[in-house]
Amino acid sequence: MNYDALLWLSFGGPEGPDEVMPFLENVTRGRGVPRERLEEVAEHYHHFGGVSPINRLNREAIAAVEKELAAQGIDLPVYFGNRNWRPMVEDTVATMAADGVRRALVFPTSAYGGYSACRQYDEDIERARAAVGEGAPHLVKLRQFFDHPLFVGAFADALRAARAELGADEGTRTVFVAHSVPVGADAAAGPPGSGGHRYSRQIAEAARLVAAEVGLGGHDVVWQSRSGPPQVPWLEPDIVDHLGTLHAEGVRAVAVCPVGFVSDHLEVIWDLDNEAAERAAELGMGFARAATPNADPRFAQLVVELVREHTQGAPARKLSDFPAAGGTANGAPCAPGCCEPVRRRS
Ligand SMILES: CC1=C(CCC(=O)O)c2cc3nc(cc4[nH]c(cc5[nH]c(cc1n2)c(C)c5CCC(=O)O)c(CCC(=O)O)c4C)C(CCC(=O)O)=C3C
Ligand SMILES: [Fe+2]
Repeated sequence: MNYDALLWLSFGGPEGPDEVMPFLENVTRGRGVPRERLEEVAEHYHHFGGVSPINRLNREAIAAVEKELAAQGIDLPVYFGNRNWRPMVEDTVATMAADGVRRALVFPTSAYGGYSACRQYDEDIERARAAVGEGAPHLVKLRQFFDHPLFVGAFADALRAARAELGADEGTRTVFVAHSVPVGADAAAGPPGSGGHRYSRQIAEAARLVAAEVGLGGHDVVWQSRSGPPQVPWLEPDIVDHLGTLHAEGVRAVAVCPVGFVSDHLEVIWDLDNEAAERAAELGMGFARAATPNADPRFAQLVVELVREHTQGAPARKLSDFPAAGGTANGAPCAPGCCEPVRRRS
């Protein structure tokens, strides 16, 4: 099948102090996140002048993908749209339609399944097409890539570098970390009848694949950036609490690998490089954080390879037994009820 364009679909982030609160209100609309949590998170953004690096990182990655497409002789313009902040995906898809784009592939900047990591990007696609209405392009999302050898390879090299920084020995523990989600959302992740927990199981699998490539004897998987009201359970343990546990076990240094993310956006540079690093320092533990793949040349190669699965029938390279999921048209779920959002009380 032929495509006219590639849509780079991401989360979005503020690019100035006045944009922080409106952005946070977009993210949390109807999601039952308490006001105090929003104010606390706003402070994290203000710590960096109200600018999240995420839009810049996406633009850099898009430039690398454009170069890689050209190098491989693939003529596909790349458009950029976000769920929560400008450029908003609704506006981008309208521009695409005006430019005459009829069929486009969509790269979501998340490697995993689950409501927040996959299905919510389907909702974005559906909403953007509905906003454009008649003449909206046909949009086909690329599949989940947490088990792709180029994704695993980029994290493996980054983790090796972080461990080398620590002069890693038997006193060093490697800790993989991903964004926490509500326990109920994780239980509902995956197609109905598949046993659920697709998000946390894929995170554990990606961690296992990276650890195996680095040749680690053991590792932990923990969570970060818990949100929501306190009475709702989220995946645990939190990275900051886990550092205390490791310290009590006699661990002297920690190499942290943020395997749940593709770029060093705000939740990485605040929750890990600030909060977790500070806790490690308090405990007198060494701390090093592996880079995310955004700037690695393999990331652009990965995106182009996923594109070629659709345009040239390239084989779907993957290192796990999980089904290749998430690649659906016009925001359809993988299966009826797949990764259904958990009903929230208003
Ligand atoms: C699984 C997952 C990913 C990974 C998959 C992916 O990458 O898509 C992710 C990524 C991101 N999350 C981000 C930022 C935020 N997430 C929030 C809130 C939430 N995240 C959730 C989950 C995830 N989030 C959930 C279940 C909530 C609760 C509200 C809800 O049910 O939706 C909030 C609200 C404030 C708060 O933290 O409470 C903010 C500001 C940014 C941008 C950072 C920047 O600006 O650089 C990125 C890339
Ligand atoms: Fe988030």
